[in-house]
Amino acid sequence: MVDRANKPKTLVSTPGLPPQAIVTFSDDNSRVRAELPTGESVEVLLHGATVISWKDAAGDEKLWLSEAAKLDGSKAVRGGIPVVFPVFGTAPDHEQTKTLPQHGFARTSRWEFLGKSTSEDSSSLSSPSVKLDFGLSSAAAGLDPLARERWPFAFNLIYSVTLTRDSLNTGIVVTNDGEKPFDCQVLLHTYLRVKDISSVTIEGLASTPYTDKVASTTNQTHPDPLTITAETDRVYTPSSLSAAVTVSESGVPKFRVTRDNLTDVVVWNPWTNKAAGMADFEPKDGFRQMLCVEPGSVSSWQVLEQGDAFEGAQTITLV
Ligand SMILES: O=P(O)(O)OC[C@H]1O[C@H](O)[C@H](O)[C@@H](O)[C@@H]1O
Repeated sequence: MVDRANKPKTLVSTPGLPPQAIVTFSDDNSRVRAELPTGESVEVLLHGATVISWKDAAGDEKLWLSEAAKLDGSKAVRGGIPVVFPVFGTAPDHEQTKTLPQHGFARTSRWEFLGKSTSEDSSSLSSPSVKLDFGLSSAAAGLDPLARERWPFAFNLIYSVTLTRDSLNTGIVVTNDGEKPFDCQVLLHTYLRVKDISSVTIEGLASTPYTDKVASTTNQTHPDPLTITAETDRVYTPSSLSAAVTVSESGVPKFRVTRDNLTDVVVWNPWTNKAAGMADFEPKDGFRQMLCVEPGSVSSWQVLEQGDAFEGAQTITLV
């Protein structure tokens, strides 16, 4: 636990030991940044535990963040990796979550920074890593008041963000800490940054059934890699977790997304009209530089009884 009142600005730096990741808080305590000795970095806003930046050693940003994204806690962040919990979209027919706002309350709550771990032995110097842990529970001061009012369950969330030289892993553990069982959905709403959406192909989803939220159709498939040429909003339900999703640009693989226990993959691009309609989406043609590939557990509900836990994660590897 970090004592914010007396916190040192730099949390990790031990003289005499091999160089390790440096973890710092912003001056206003709104965000945590970790940088590997090799230069890669990640930045996480406590609001939503939203990853808002992931850069390689050359300083190239891998995530898309809207220039008009609200980072002051007044709304969910448009870009980066918002955490969706306990409902994906809205669920008017689902008794427990029907009054919750779109995508739930995890992305609009202030999480607590629980601490970091780094690879410290010299054998790991060639593959340094840093893990940042964040927590949110039903008892937390930072919980969105809407949650307490509309979702009266005792829960605990731990969200871990792990940076290595060539990957970012984000994983969540949901625990039911109360007597009442609850249903939940989880999704990691990742906005990948691309140079030009017209040169992007997405492999790994061919022949995979999907629900098309734009066309309002279910159980569709396509035979070839996916390209994005219009508004796209699909929930794919791959039969196997081992199917990686690879995002290529001009035929060159750029990101490989693998999933741990997250059975579904949402692909979203708002395109011209939807982007124009979102006040926090800037620049308006920014949809050409982004693609959301969102691993989740959203096509059904995880039912957690007292003491049960659900764990899910994604790894995005630079290829
Ligand atoms: O605008 P938001 O609440 O952040 O949602 C952004 C998008 O999230 C997901 O990708 C959904 O599938 C979309 O239907 C939704 O439009």
